[in-house]
Amino acid sequence: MIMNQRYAQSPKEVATLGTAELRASFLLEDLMQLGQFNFTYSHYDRAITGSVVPVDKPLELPGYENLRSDFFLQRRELGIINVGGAGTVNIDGTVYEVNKLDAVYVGKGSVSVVFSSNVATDPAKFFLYSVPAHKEYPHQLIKKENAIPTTIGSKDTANERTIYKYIHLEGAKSCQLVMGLTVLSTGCVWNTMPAHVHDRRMESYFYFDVPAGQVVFHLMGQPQETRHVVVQNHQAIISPPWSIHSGGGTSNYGFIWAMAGENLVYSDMDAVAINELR
Ligand SMILES: O=C(O)C(=O)C[C@H](O)C(=O)CO
Ligand SMILES: [Zn+2]
Repeated sequence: MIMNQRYAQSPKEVATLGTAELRASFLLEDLMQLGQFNFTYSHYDRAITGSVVPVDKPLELPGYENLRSDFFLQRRELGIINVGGAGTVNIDGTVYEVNKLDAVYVGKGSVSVVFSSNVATDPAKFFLYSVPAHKEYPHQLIKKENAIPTTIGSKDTANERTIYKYIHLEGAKSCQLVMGLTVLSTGCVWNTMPAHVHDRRMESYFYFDVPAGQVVFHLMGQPQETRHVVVQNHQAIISPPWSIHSGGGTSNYGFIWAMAGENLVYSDMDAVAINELR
């Protein structure tokens, strides 16, 4: 089996892309399909962004020819967040109950990872993000209730939002994976505004709980050369290290952020003043 692949592009090249080319390069539209895995391998930090939705039978993480490994996690670690109904993740025989917005860290070397839904009519929807790893860290279930929330922004500027950090320097341990999620308050639509870049890390943004008929205008590009991609519910954006990643929605919503690169420090960001954006 071969997984989708996206090459890395330079800021200069991205500045010339039209809507369709931009979407083909950075938007993942095939996530959360019932009864299957979907993965895309990005050449930015070799991060794999994907999903699995088990319905009436458990689904085991398969191997892929692109990885040239004996099994998926032979040289990789994996972060999981469930955005659907209750489910389980079985890692080499240890079973974790994973409710909506709970996360699991799966360490390098795990041979069998099996995903199940508790109720087929309300299936678990697992967002998956995997990056190369050099060392085995213990598997860990991180309940949403135990991720200390931080509320930032303000209702006056329509950007009040609560950030839940799961896998990072002060949370669940990993080699290079940093992951969590952000929920916008009712009436607030702007994520990550003011925006930032972090040349040391790529990032994937996966949008969830976008109400039917609503969209998010995801902003990307260098701060002085911005572009937008219109994103629907359960779609993701691959964000290059040099790119801002921010968005304005037509309603409030949530998004998972997942990063890989130089360090595990969540706050390692270079902020961009709003009036410097172009
Ligand atoms: O709402 C925000 O601001 C975020 O959630 C920012 C992301 O966590 C991020 O981009 C981390 O680098
Ligand atoms: Zn970021």
